[in-house]
Amino acid sequence: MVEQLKLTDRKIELIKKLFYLSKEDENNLLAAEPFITRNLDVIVEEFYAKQLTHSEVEIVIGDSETLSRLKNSMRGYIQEVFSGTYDQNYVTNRLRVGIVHKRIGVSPALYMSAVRLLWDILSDQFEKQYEEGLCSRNEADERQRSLTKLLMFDVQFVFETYTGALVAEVQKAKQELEDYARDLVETVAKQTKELQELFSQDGLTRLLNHRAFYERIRIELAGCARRKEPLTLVYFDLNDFKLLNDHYGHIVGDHMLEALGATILSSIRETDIACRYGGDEFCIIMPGATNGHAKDVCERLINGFVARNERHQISFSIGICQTGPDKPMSGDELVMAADARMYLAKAQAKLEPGFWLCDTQETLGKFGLFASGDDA
Ligand SMILES: Nc1nc2c(ncn2[C@@H]2O[C@H](COP(=O)(O)OP(=O)(O)OP(=O)(O)O)[C@@H](O)[C@H]2O)c(=O)[nH]1
Repeated sequence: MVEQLKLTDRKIELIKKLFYLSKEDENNLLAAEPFITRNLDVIVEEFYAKQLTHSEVEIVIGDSETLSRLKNSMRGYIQEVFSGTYDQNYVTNRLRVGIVHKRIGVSPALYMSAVRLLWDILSDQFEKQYEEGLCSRNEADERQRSLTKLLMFDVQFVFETYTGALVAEVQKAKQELEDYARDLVETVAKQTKELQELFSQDGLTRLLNHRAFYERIRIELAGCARRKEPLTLVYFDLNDFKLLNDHYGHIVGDHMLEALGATILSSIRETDIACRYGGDEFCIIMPGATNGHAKDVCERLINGFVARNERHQISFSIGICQTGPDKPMSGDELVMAADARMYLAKAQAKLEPGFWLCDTQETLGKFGLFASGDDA
């Protein structure tokens, strides 16, 4: 952070100007240096003896090891104050002090009280210099004024890094909060999507469930009406599925339904929507498709289904209904019409087992791959 705050010589000179810290001040402080250096230990001891009368300071300083480290730093600082050179190096050390104070938890009040105390002690030193005849009254006063400017100059650097460290902390916390909020939004969105899928999916076949079917058919009918396109609904029901369940058990029945779900998905286009309407009843919504397209899909579906289930010869009955701009129908009407045709096909399947289909023209057709045999 000190590196980030590093100031150019030009900037330092500008700040010196703000504090009226002139070459003359630098010389005034340098002139006091020999006397200050001679009394350095006394000054530092007096400073810490007074500082430690405050319990808050005692808490921050803590142990004797820290105290002796601080005394050393203070010696170094006082020597720098009377060095007469206040360049980049000097400024960098002040910036570092700001960071250390922030890190160890020295409040601005404690820091300022220490600066004030140091100013007091060093001012006394100028008095002593005068009393011992080492400088004139005017020189002692000048040194004090120069010291005031320099200490103010130092304080602003310390606070610069102190507040900089605070701002960095706030920014870090803000960033963490933003990251957390973003993660939370993503997690909620993901979980909401999963829940929606779960809510609209049939657990066994992973096709849309009955509830989602009605939502989708409404949307697709509206889309087709807007585009003036047909929409065809394929509705089918397994024939004598109960017999298969009773004969082979529900697990085999479940596998057959799962396999049928997979076969439907592999037989339709991406724009078609496959649903499990009920127990052994399924629907395919085919936006933009005609009766003829639907028959092609049914043929693919039957072929795929037979290939997968040759062992259990089971068939289904299909009803197809097409709607479109010239014959608009609601979702319910479409389902009822397709269902009615499916029943016509089923009635025929009872007479002659196999895959029967009844279409929009209400004509019956048989897909004669096999007739349901003894097995089912
Ligand atoms: N294994 C299994 N069977 C189911 C499931 N849902 C419904 N069924 C069964 O599907 C059968 C449907 O029976 P019915 O409505 O009489 O139909 P069907 O036996 O196919 O007779 P038809 O429709 O007249 O050809 C019942 O035995 C239900 O228990 C399921 O998730 N798994």
